[in-house]
Amino acid sequence: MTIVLGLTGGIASGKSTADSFFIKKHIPVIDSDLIAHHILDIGEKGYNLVINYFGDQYLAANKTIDRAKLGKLVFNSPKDLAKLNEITHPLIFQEIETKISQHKQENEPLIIVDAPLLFESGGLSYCDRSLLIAVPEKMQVKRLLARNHITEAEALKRINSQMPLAQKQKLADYVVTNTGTIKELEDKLNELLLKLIKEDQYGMS
Ligand SMILES: CC(C)(COP(=O)(O)OP(=O)(O)OC[C@H]1O[C@@H](n2cnc3c(N)ncnc32)[C@H](O)[C@@H]1O)[C@@H](O)C(=O)NCCC(=O)NCCS
Ligand SMILES: Nc1ncnc2c1ncn2[C@@H]1O[C@H](COP(=O)(O)OP(=O)(O)OP(=O)(O)O)[C@@H](O)[C@H]1O
Repeated sequence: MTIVLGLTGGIASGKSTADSFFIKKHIPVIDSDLIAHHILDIGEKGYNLVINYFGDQYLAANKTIDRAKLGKLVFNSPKDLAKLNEITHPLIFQEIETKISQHKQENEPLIIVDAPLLFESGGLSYCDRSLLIAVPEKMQVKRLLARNHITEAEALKRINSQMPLAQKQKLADYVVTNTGTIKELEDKLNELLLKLIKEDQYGMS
């Protein structure tokens, strides 16, 4: 049996850091952000749909979609964000489901699907369980500002475009807080793996 574990959390909560831990354990990780980027590449399904709707001004000089510029628009305009979601989410979903099927065929006991909008966009339909990486908003802003070249106001707009943490905590099967060191996060994820093994007599090397 394969367990599909949806991994979610607000922007800059530590999902990619958790992904790295699972990859080190040889557990396959499906990264929705990477898929979201791929479907907007030149020649891919989302490319024309996005440019036809948002316009050529969102193309960089090399004709790729300027995601930073598009991000500035959509995180300031709920209507445009809803439109971008309407265009991209069905394509992202399709790709996630294809990758899950491939891993299931390979009899992988556990698959991680890193999906920032797992709860917001109906991702629970393809997951057996969900794991939330939780950090308080202040820490989220601090880590986001240290990583991205955006202002605090922009960081808050991005955070506020997502489901509030309290609501996510109610929906998640497992919650891991990421307020300590990366090593502490990894220890907690290791404990969770042991719990999954116990619950499902799930065998991993
Ligand atoms: C808005 C876009 C162009 C910005 O691209 P950019 O490379 O600057 O950011 P990136 O894709 O790496 O996203 C960074 C983080 O922003 C947050 N985020 C991205 N899209 C959304 C969204 N539609 N709603 C809320 N938060 C979002 C997530 O926490 C994500 O991890 C891009 O994120 C996008 O195409 N979003 C729509 C598709 C989507 O929903 N992706 C999220 C994962 S399925
Ligand atoms: N426990 C930690 N201590 C210190 N820094 C951390 C910790 N966990 C994550 N970070 C840092 O915080 C930033 C955000 O982490 P990460 O990229 O893993 O988040 P994310 O949830 O994947 O973000 P996004 O939603 O944008 O994809 C990164 O720069 C990362 O190195």
